Amino acid sequence: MSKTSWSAICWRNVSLSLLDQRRLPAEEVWLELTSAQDVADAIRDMVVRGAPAIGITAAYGVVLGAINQKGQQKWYGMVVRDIEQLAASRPTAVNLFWALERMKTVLDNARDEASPPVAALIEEARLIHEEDCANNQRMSALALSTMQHMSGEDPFSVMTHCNTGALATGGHGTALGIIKAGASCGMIEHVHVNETRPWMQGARLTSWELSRENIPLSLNVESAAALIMSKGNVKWLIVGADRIAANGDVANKIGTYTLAIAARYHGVKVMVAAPLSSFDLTIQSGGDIPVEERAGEEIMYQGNTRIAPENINAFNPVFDITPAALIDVIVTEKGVIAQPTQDNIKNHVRV
Ligand SMILES: CSC[C@H]1O[C@H](OP(=O)(O)O)[C@H](O)[C@@H]1O
Repeated sequence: MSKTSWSAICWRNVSLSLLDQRRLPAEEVWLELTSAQDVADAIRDMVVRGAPAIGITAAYGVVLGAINQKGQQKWYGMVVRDIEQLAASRPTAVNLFWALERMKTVLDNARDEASPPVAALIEEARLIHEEDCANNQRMSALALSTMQHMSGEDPFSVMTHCNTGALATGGHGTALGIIKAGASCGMIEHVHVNETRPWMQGARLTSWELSRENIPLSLNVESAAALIMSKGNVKWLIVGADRIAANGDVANKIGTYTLAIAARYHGVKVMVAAPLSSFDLTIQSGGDIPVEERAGEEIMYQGNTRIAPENINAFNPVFDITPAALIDVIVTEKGVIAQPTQDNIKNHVRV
């Protein structure tokens, strides 16, 4: 894979290949998937993760479902069931449902045909993938001009959480795409990478993406984040989003809320980078966003080593909600929302 523009999602004629993100950074292993069920399992098991990447992958999952129904009389009902299985794979990232809705529209337009519209579905999935890459590039340009305006000419450090790079999107990245762009133009001189327990997206994935591009970074446990911010050279906390409510509240990786509180206390500005497909205006505020809880075992092991006693309870929410009041800017492919509110969100998102 080239170091700057690449994707962990590859459509190969009639099958889908995914870079298994559970094996990174130690191994680069590609899995080949040939059914919608394979794709639903891969999303649930976090072979692929990251809000936009989940949506793009699910779109290709619908294509696989249609291919497997070629020549079947009841193809429509079977592919609709595939869509339902894909939708049930993870609950928080609204990009998943947004992408599936686009694929369902293509399916419905051919509902009375003798066979599924495979070519049209491939075209729509590729469009979703390519649009995401283009959106990321536009987001980076808008974010850099915003940071230059708000933080001046001197190079500065930033902090990021989880992974929002090429691995989490169709390529380049949202928040990490901005950071890569900022580093390449000399605006950003150092990146503080939160390890992001329990799945370690920061330690395993963001560090891997940044080090491949020789971008200066230091890895830290989240517990050190406020101390780092207190030193004064971090100007921005730049993170992604899995779902943004109508009032600007943001669902993102667990720990984002804590970081935003520390950032506000230490005068660090908070930037959320997300495509328009991450907004969900049907949800009024963050409290109504479904927050995924995963198995307690995920926090009781480090690798294969158990780090907690048997037979204890665990609480493992993998997202939290950052109130709009703690967010300085939201950057999308369309522009920048300063001090997000119900009104400026509505004006920004409307077609
Ligand atoms: C570019 S959005 C990435 C978004 O997804 C991550 O969650 P997960 O790794 O569990 O899919 C995290 O919330 C990131 O901000």
